[in-house]
Amino acid sequence: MIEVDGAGRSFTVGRGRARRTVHAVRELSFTVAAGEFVGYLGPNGAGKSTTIKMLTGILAPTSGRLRVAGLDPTRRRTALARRIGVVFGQRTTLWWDLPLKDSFELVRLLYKVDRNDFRRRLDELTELLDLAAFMRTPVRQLSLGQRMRGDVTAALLHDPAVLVLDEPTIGLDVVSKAAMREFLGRLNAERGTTVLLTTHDLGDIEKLCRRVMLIHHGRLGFDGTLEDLRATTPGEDSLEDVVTRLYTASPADR
Ligand SMILES: Nc1ncnc2c1ncn2[C@@H]1O[C@H](COP(=O)(O)OP(=O)(O)OP(=O)(O)O)[C@@H](O)[C@H]1O
Repeated sequence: MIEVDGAGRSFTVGRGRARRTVHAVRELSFTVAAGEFVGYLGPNGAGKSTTIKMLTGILAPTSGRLRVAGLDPTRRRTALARRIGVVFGQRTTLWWDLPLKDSFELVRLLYKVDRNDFRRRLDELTELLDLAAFMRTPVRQLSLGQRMRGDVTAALLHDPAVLVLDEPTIGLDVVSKAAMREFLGRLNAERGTTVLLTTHDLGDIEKLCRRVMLIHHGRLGFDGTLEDLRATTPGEDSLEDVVTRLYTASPADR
């Protein structure tokens, strides 16, 4: 479902003598099969967002190639938009001044979703994510947890095969976080939606991901099961300590 083959992305920053190249992602290769739920971890500045931007067609790679649902994301961005859903937890894709339900209607028009399919899907998501009480509220008046549920709904209205999540539980209280995790787990298990999840919350990873990839300094430092990840630091029970060791290890140790 996702194929990344030697992908890299660099940026030129600064001017004159201060001009230099930042390699945000280097020679990245991995595949994600249909129906997998994969966690994508890495410290701040590791290259996670750059990877997501390449996978969703926002940024073109400067080397290598990517395919998502069989499509080249930068060349087939419109076609890909029908197969993929994306949630950026830190910002909303909803219309700030419109009631939530109007935002969903705009999503329906943009994605050309059949009216009956849309109605069925929205009813289902309204129930699963408990949206009814604030469906007529303008997005700017929603709490963070309500807004996040709205964003997840908007990303799923066209029933995408792949869901890319960038920090979908950031800022949520323990109850909302548990509800969001439960929903995402069911979406993957029952609908078979392929999920790539970027998060700094290791609880999300422990609850949801069988497989974890870890990126550091733009390179893939680990790709394996959660058990394999724990086994990189024998005798250490806490995933936080395991990940801290990997984030702080020098390249020679890894
Ligand atoms: N548009 C850009 N221009 C210049 N440098 C950039 C640009 N976007 C990202 N970078 C650099 O690329 C590197 C990777 O950034 P990226 O945003 O992908 O990291 P991240 O893993 O998502 O970090 P975080 O967890 O903090 O969100 C960083 O050094 C960042 O400064």
